[in-house]
Amino acid sequence: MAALRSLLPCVPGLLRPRHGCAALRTFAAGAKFEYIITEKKGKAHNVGLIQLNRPKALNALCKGLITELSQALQAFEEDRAVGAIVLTGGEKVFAAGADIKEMQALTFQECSFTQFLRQLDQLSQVKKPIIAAVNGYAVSVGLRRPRTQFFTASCLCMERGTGSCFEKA
Ligand SMILES: C=CC(=O)SCCNC(=O)CCNC(=O)[C@H](O)C(C)(C)COP(=O)(O)OP(=O)(O)OC[C@H]1O[C@@H](n2cnc3c(N)ncnc32)[C@H](O)[C@@H]1OP(=O)(O)O
Repeated sequence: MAALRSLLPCVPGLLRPRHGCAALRTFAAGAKFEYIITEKKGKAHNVGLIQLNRPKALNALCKGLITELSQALQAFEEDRAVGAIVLTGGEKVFAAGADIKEMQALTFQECSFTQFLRQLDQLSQVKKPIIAAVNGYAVSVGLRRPRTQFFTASCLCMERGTGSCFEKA
């Protein structure tokens, strides 16, 4: 945890949602992102940081966010300078689960067997260690992701909910 805190020296500031997400974020490898922010952290720039950045929708996992997350993971996986990846959300919420507004137009088959949520499985294919730094709500699919990580750290004290679906750090 101490090592994680040194990577995230001012966690509240770091995790504060950055508004104006219409402005596309530039990724080191050149890709442009709308729903996530990526940076290389650490003295040797060897830690890939991915922050979910869709604060108005509580980081709900829409198709665009999932695609960008997948691209960023792939880029850090291929970047030989990167030894580990930290995945985080905002101060109030890590992720409110799948985007239920997007899902309502889809059939069960479309949700399950198309790229909609499948791309998320890429997280478990990444060979580099992924550390999930979780604050606030982590709901359903947004909760299952940290559970697949190499290591999950909550930067605030963790209060576990009673339901299987909701967990709030
Ligand atoms: C594949 C399986 C799954 O993942 S199913 C699980 C899907 N997730 C959910 O069902 C959670 C739904 N969200 C909530 O229950 C609540 O938002 C909350 C408890 C996580 C937080 O409540 P709070 O009162 O603090 O916020 P709001 O409800 O006002 O939400 C703010 C804003 O975010 C939008 N939003 C929240 N969750 C989602 C979501 N999962 N998908 C799409 N959008 C979401 C919500 O609609 C509000 O936006 P607005 O434009 O004001 O409607």
